[in-house]
Amino acid sequence: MAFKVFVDGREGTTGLQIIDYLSSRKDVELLEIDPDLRKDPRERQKLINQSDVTFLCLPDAASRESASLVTNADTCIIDASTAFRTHPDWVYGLPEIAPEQRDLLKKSKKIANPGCHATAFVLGVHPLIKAGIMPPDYPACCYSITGYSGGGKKLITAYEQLHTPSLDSPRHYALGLVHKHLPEMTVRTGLTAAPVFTPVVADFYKGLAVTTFVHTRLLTKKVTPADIRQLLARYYQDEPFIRVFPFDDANNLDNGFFDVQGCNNTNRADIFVFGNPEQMAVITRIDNLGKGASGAAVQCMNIHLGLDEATGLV
Ligand SMILES: NC(=O)C1=CN([C@@H]2O[C@H](COP(=O)(O)OP(=O)(O)OC[C@H]3O[C@@H](n4cnc5c(N)ncnc54)[C@H](OP(=O)(O)O)[C@@H]3O)[C@@H](O)[C@H]2O)C=CC1
Ligand SMILES: CC(=O)N[C@@H](CCC(=O)OP(=O)(O)O)C(=O)O
Repeated sequence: MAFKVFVDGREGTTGLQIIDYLSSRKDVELLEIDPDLRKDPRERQKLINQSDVTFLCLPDAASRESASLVTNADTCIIDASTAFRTHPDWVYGLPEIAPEQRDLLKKSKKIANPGCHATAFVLGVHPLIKAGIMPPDYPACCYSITGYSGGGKKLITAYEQLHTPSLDSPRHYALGLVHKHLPEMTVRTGLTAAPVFTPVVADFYKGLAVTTFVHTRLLTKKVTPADIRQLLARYYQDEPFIRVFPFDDANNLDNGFFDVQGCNNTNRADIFVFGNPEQMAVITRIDNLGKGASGAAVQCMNIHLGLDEATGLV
């Protein structure tokens, strides 16, 4: 028998991509909402409570509203918004973060899907803190380069239809240094203070890479960038969606240039370490709509339902 799945927000960027992942699966039955009623709380409530799994692909306020409509104790909510990512009652949807995470995702009916920048930052940094090599009070500094689909329908329209000349070049944003992913970037790595972080959006549809800079003299042990690469490779050695590349891997650069779009159309996260004995850059690359949003949400659904977690994903 197929699992009943409802996508609340199916006309949005994340929702459409989840539908794309699921529509050809035989083990999933997609519950359809009347397009004229897709924002009607009563209709959404009916479908949410008929489902085994509901994905919320909505702005934060609408996600909170949908989460409050659940009356069926067997319905699992997987929320793509920022609303619950550091909430103690919700399980963070990053299975690779800890050995016990998959078990928690299996048991919980409330799963908070990570943010795209946060996914890349956390994957690169949390193993270093966990290993005691990066102290929790490390003054972390990072930036992200992202495609414009990360900003949803509004930003896609701005780039693809309005496109003023300033959109030709990459654009820094969140310059108040209070980006909405900072709480999860702090809590989910174990840092005691938020990293300094600015994202940069540029004129390409999707693909994202977060670079974190590390001074080796501020670490707790004398380690080289190659040691850090080794630690990350060991940490993720059994992970189906994470690849850690050799230290200073020029083979995966194009004449020295990094390809931010190298994970597009996959649910993969690729981790690289570059640098010299004094300083290093840890770079994690994802598809912001794959491991950064919809792919990760489907991976969590698979785990929750006890299926092979790679079902329908590459
Ligand atoms: N894009 C990305 O890379 C990522 C997005 N996310 C998060 O996922 C969520 C969805 O983002 P995204 O898909 O990009 O956003 P979009 O703006 O592309 O889509 C949001 C959808 O929600 C619909 N909507 C808004 N309010 C309601 C409501 N009250 N009831 C029902 N539907 C409603 C919108 O309707 P309408 O079509 O009429 O505008 C739209 O279709 C957000 O919380 C975002 O932060 C998370 C990770 C990455
Ligand atoms: C380019 C762009 O605007 N990207 C979004 C992040 C997309 C994402 O991860 O989504 P959440 O909104 O769910 O956190 C931003 O930086 O706010």
